[in-house]
Amino acid sequence: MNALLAVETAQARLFALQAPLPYKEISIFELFGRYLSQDVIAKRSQPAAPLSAMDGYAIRFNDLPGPWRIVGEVAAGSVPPRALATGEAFRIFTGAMVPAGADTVVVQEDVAVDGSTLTLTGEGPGARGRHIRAAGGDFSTGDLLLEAGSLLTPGAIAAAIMGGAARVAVGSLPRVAILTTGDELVAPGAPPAPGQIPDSNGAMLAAMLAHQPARLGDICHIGDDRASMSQLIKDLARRHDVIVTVGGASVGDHDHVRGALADADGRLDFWKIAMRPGKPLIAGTVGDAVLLGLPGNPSSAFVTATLFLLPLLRHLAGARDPLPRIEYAPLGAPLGPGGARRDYLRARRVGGAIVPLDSQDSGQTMPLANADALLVREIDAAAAEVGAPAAYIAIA
Ligand SMILES: Nc1nc2c(c(=O)[nH]1)N[C@H]1C(S)=C(S)[C@@H](COP(=O)(O)OP(=O)(O)OC[C@H]3O[C@@H](n4cnc5c(N)ncnc54)[C@H](O)[C@@H]3O)O[C@H]1N2
Ligand code: MOO
Repeated sequence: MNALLAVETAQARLFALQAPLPYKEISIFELFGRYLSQDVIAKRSQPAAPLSAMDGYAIRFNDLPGPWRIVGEVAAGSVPPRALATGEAFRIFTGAMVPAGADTVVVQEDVAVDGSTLTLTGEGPGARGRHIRAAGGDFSTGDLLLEAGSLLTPGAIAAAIMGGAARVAVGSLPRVAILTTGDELVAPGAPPAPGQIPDSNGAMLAAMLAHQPARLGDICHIGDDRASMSQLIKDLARRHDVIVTVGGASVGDHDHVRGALADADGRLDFWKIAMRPGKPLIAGTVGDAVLLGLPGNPSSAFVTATLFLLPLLRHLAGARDPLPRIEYAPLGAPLGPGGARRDYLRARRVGGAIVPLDSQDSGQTMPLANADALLVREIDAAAAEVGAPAAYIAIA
């Protein structure tokens, strides 16, 4: 029997087919969802000077319990006119620089003002330094803020900008072509003739790419004809970084993807993975493009896209950690023993537990519509009881 590749081995071989794409500097307003090509180092400290965290009065802690003479005012964005001396207070606002000499802020709710006299009426600050954000409390000049290969989330973008970044180098987005194959397919919404079915995989894959670091290129369909498939693959390879085909990956007389890849002067790197669903996955190259041939069954296409296509796109876009995150939850239903391939069971998280769906038929779409996780069942795993920890990948 043809030996099946372990999922991890196949993922490593897939990433080895093409290096991450060249990086470029882009505007900070385009950073979301991109991967950093270089570390982001702080060019400034934040805060650069001690700032007030509240609206109130800057004082010396040793002068408590007051009263104080109000000698000036400082708002966010301005510089205190002078230092503060014993017995003095500065009116101060949230985000404003604390005058030299002051070490504490008393909130305005705790004081009364009569002309220029300030008296304590409430509890007052319990400790020296209260309501002051120390210089460098967020980070200091020279600190490593974000590491190369990390994802630019909204929070990471905020930190990069606060650190003084104006333009940031990120990996380029791979351009992806989706090619559905099969004589039985009709375009979504078109009435199928006897023997035909709607092409659901094309739109499903396009939707899976929507939140990934990728640009969607051509979406096309071709019948089960090796010669025209090979011509189309050649053409797509010139204009895309990744070609993802779906269907025609198996051993039938009408499964032409491997043949078409060879005819397009492509190179097959691997075929067949020890996973269920998804065994007949194909990977290779055509020129500089990577071709990933997903099996046609809807669940097989979904699972292989989750484990191979999306990680490949993240790898090409510069991710340091492109693989899906494995999480754990207790089983909500008992599981029989694992088989000869690793299972990715369509499952749902219910009240903190994870439950495989009743149907695991890879030809069905409803389990995909109902699943929000893929439960990972190792090869030859022992049967497991309710409550046993189970590994899963969140898909929604
Ligand atoms: N003798 C064997 N037969 C099969 C094997 C095997 O090892 N020996 N493997 C099976 C497995 S596992 C899978 S998975 C499928 C994969 O087959 P293909 O990738 O060649 O896919 P097709 O035969 O083209 O299609 C399979 C199934 O999916 C439907 N399909 C295809 N494309 C779409 C689409 N875009 N939208 C919706 N549905 C689609 C297609 O009509 C078929 O029903 O092979 C097994 N066979
Ligand atoms: O391994 Mo194929 O992917 O069911 O169903």
